[in-house]
Amino acid sequence: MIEVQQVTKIHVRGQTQVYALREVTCQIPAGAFSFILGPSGSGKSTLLYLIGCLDEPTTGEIFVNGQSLKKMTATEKDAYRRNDVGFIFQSFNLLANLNAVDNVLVPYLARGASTQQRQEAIELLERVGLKDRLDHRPSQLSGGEQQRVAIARALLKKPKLILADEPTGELDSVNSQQILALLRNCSQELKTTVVVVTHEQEYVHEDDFIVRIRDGKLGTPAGTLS
Ligand SMILES: Nc1ncnc2c1ncn2[C@@H]1O[C@H](COP(=O)(O)OP(=O)(O)OP(=O)(O)O)[C@@H](O)[C@H]1O
Repeated sequence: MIEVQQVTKIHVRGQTQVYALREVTCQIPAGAFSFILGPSGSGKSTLLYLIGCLDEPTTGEIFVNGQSLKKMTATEKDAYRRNDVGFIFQSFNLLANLNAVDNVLVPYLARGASTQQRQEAIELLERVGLKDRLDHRPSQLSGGEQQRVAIARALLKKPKLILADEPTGELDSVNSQQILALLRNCSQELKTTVVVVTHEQEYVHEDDFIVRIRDGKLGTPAGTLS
């Protein structure tokens, strides 16, 4: 369960203060496949980054599975980001000179990935439909395939939470639907909470959990369409 309590975030740029979020309070149930939905500039990514502990609220507090992110020590925050959260970004963030398997293993390569981790990486790539692309580098993969590699990379650490910032932003609608179906699947089969930031309402299914943000404020109460 993610609980956002009275969160305000002010970005300071020089003399200017930008209110990205204003007293946002909402809950996202554990295991939900959820969207943070809203127009450009409404504060969606800001909220996602706060949940991922990549940034801190100006005021307010966020709890993930009962644990206050605000009260974590720097070491606990590092561990949370490293072990508990899988991040997926619009631009895939793959390394150009590594093949798909090594890109999935990136977080472990510096210390040397174990045979088991390599095997798991291959199984994950098979799971996301890239059985025949294991040896391909990013330039040899389509955008949708690159995002699948990024999803496999996020899944390798078996995160409790997957945070995806506009994961379909660079994909056509067919690939976008496929990537979201894959993430929905992960949430159902692996019982992972998945939070996807998007401004594309068309991708929302009836049972998805939605948090609507507009001008930094919560829109209609968070919940499903059904
Ligand atoms: N680091 C920053 N410094 C200053 N202002 C920022 C910063 N990050 C975001 N903002 C501002 O905060 C507001 C919310 O930005 P945010 O990126 O959260 O919106 P968004 O809904 O994700 O937008 P988009 O869909 O276009 O990515 C915007 O007005 C943006 O310009």
